[in-house]
Amino acid sequence: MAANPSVLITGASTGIGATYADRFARRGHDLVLVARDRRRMEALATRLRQESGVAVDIIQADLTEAADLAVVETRLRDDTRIGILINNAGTALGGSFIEQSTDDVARLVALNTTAMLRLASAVAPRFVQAGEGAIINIGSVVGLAPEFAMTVYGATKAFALFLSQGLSVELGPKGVYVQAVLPAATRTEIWEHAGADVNTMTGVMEVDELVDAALAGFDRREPVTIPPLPDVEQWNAFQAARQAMLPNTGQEHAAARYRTAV
Ligand SMILES: NC(=O)C1=CN([C@@H]2O[C@H](COP(=O)(O)OP(=O)(O)OC[C@H]3O[C@@H](n4cnc5c(N)ncnc54)[C@H](OP(=O)(O)O)[C@@H]3O)[C@@H](O)[C@H]2O)C=CC1
Ligand SMILES: CC(=O)[C@H](N)C(=O)O
Repeated sequence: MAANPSVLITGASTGIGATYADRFARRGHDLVLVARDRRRMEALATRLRQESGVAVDIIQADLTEAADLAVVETRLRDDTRIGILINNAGTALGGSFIEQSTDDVARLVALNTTAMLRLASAVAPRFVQAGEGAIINIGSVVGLAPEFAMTVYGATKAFALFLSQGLSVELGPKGVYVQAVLPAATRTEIWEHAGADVNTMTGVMEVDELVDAALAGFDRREPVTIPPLPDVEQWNAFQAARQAMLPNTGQEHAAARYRTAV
């Protein structure tokens, strides 16, 4: 990768995305910020230009809208200065599955998965061609835990993890680094969108600490970074159990417990 490639960050107007913007600007990377709220991105861009001297472009886009998404895809395909994509834009929904409207869950899926997928798909061929580049996908520990009963949100985050791991397998040998970041509860505005008061919750990480930890994982080229998990061996054991099961799945016959007498 060029020493300081430009970084395109979705969901960069606030929260985790704005903090990534701050950190990559301090590292001397030019930025492309993507979100809906132009005013907030302008304020962030002005500060980062002054403090870090980097160039900051803004794309105002609603990533649930095909036409807006296409603009970002085109930028990723054509702008060879962009060497890092951070797929961070995402939101959450309050309520149980039957309380959430079909339109709302479809919009959630469009933002948290389809936008992530389309942007990765737009940039990956160029990165592979160059033999370098990085994609950071923001998942969530919720994607590991159906028990949390945030079913659709969690399903989108399971998608983010699987997509990242699959892309690591496919693109890693071609020089492209893919990182899944799995935060747990972090103090941002997402909780207001999910109808929860973050100030009443315990175990909430501050956003600066979350992003700095995620970047430590990025610098180590970890495929999966779970900033709040104290013992990485728990994650390693989880992956080892999955991999141990796989060779047993290619069988000509159904398992004995499913064989019925005819
Ligand atoms: N905070 C937490 O506890 C956790 C967060 N995460 C994940 O981290 C990521 C960032 O979340 P966080 O910073 O907390 O949330 P925030 O709500 O603080 O920020 C979300 C960002 O996404 C942007 N965004 C929302 N909708 C759209 C849209 N339709 N099109 C384009 N941009 C959009 C918002 O900007 P704008 O409104 O201007 O469009 C904003 O910049 C998400 O993927 C989230 O799921 C994962 C685990 C825990
Ligand atoms: C709203 C949430 O559940 C949060 N973003 C998370 O992923 O933990």
